[in-house]
Amino acid sequence: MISAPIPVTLLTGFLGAGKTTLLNRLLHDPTAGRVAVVVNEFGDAGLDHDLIEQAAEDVVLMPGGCVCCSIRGDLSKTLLSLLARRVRGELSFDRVVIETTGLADPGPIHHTLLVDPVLAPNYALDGTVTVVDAVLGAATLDRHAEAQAQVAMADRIVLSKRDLADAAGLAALEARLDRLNPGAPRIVADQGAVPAGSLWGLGALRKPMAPDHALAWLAQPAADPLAGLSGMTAPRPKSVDFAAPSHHATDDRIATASITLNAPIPAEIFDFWLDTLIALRGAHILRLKGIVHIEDAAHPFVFHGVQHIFEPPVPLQNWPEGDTTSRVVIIARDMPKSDLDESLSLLTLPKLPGAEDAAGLSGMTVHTLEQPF
Ligand SMILES: Nc1nc2c(ncn2[C@@H]2O[C@H](COP(=O)(O)OP(=O)(O)OP(=O)(O)O)[C@@H](O)[C@H]2O)c(=O)[nH]1
Repeated sequence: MISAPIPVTLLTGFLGAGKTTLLNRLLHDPTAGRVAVVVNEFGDAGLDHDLIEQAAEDVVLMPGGCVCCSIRGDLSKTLLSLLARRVRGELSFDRVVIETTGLADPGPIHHTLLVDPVLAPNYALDGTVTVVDAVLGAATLDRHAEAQAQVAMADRIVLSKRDLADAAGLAALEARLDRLNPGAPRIVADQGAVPAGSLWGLGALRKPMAPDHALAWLAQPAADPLAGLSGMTAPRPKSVDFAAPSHHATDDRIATASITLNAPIPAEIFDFWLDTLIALRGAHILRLKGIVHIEDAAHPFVFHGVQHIFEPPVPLQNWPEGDTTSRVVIIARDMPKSDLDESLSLLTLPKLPGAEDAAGLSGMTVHTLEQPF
């Protein structure tokens, strides 16, 4: 095992969105660090083969010292082999980008990185970057639920081909992206070129987070007019606030709901809510994230899940004194927003429901998850 886990970025986006164009730029960008890119096939990836050097059957070296590696067998084997070569000094790289094919669901990759006994201590998921075509993106979202899921799971959205888009179409697409994933910042890729550093350090959930980083990561849904103005530290007028993102286009299968609570949450209530949600609706959850104040805990925690897989909670040091506001966001597929709101309302319970209350909660008293708190 090596000292610091190697950050891993998942790069996703629909077929033809512009992933390879972005990768080619990254691999030739000296400010991007030494990147090992993992792709399904060199041929499919269409990476610029000028001047590349074949280092092994499944690995090529790019001019800046970057590594490009094609998946042979499953992804775990490829990542283990990269790690072994790095440890032996045969390859040198600072981070890994995994390009998923246009239709892939990033959930299983995330799961592999978190639970594999050798990979988990050596690699850490940095974030999911989703490339969206500024011209064809809306039509793709109309037709393909997978594209909606890719947007919903993104930590950062990269808009490609903006040079080809008209202003009205772009505005409509951006509004839709806001609805699908209110918290994900967007950047523009101009023929694959993005601002230096804009794709790295997106989650950084393995190390303690600074409060402003955590708040930016958990950006409030756009419908909250105070988002960004209050610094989110000012007391809120109500103790419970279902910040409701605007209505969804009827074709969207993704729903988002969030809640803001002023008072700390009892630990058993938080666990009950999470257990219940995962046990009953785990298959529908795409993203779950929040900053949570648990009763009697010294610090608030950031928690973060992709589908039913959770990162270990990260304590937030240096949190402003007296601010006990918790914020939780759920993004789900094929679940009405009303169900999400109902689930979140469990967080407002003062105590665990007894047998008589449980009937009204459709028997939601299952305990299947390892307790995060
Ligand atoms: N005009 C314009 N074209 C772009 C831009 N970015 C990418 N393209 C073009 O879009 C096409 C598809 O880009 P790729 O990078 O191959 O897309 P991809 O997502 O890797 O495609 P798949 O591997 O098939 O999923 C190519 O012809 C690119 O040159 C851009 O910012 N502007």
